[in-house]
Amino acid sequence: MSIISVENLSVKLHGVVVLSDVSFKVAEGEYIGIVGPNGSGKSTLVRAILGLADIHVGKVQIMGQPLRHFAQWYRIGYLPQSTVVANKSFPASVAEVVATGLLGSKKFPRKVRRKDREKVMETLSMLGIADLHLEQIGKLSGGQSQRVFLARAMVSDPDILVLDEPTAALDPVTRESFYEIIASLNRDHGKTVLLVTHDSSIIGRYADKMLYLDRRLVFFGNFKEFCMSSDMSNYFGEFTQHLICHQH
Ligand SMILES: Nc1ncnc2c1ncn2[C@@H]1O[C@H](COP(=O)(O)OP(=O)(O)OP(=O)(O)O)[C@@H](O)[C@H]1O
Repeated sequence: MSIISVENLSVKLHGVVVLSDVSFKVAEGEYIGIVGPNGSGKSTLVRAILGLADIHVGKVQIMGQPLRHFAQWYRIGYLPQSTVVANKSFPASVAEVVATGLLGSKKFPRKVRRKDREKVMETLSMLGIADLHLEQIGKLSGGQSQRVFLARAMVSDPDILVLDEPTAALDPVTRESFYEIIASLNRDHGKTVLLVTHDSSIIGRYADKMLYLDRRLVFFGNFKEFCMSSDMSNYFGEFTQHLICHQH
């Protein structure tokens, strides 16, 4: 069974069609790299899957259920595109921010208990930032806060991770280690991963499949198929296709 299924999806924002007729299926445990130029609808696609953008036409199913009936949102961890903390003196510690990722699976009253605090520390340790747990969130560097928001997305032990440009603010070394963490979550912990990125020359080393968007689905398949496809050479030109493929 597909863990995510998207059928003939079209999304309009303020009367403008930003995605049209997109269809694809994701199997449990797959790692999908979503790429495409600025404004091609990548964030809109993941937001539509998460029920955050209005679907104009089409169907989305998660874990076999139509989006409107799906209620187990704690089984999906989401790292939105912009996680910059605008208010540098926002009064929350790293551990408190990560703990909010557990609230979706709780019934009222939503209290953070000892077991939850242990889970938070375990997740922070896994990402190598346990020593930051008491730091104020606004005081962290871009790379540190990106890890904290990844921890927040992971802490409820979700089956699916949806990560929107998680490496945008990272230096090349931190970026590689971020990709290694996500690869391990996929490979060793069986998480299904949807990752939006502009790192088109890196993602081929990590993802199973590439989904190339340009307001419609230009390509969906594995990297080998992409690199061998003469349709894609015609679409991108051989030079660009080579840039995407050469590190794979
Ligand atoms: N709330 C909104 N209202 C109107 N138009 C929007 C809104 N959000 C996005 N758009 C438009 O929808 C299109 C797709 O945007 P989206 O953010 O999904 O693209 P993207 O591929 O994620 O871009 P980027 O790589 O720059 O992050 C863009 O043309 C954008 O201007």
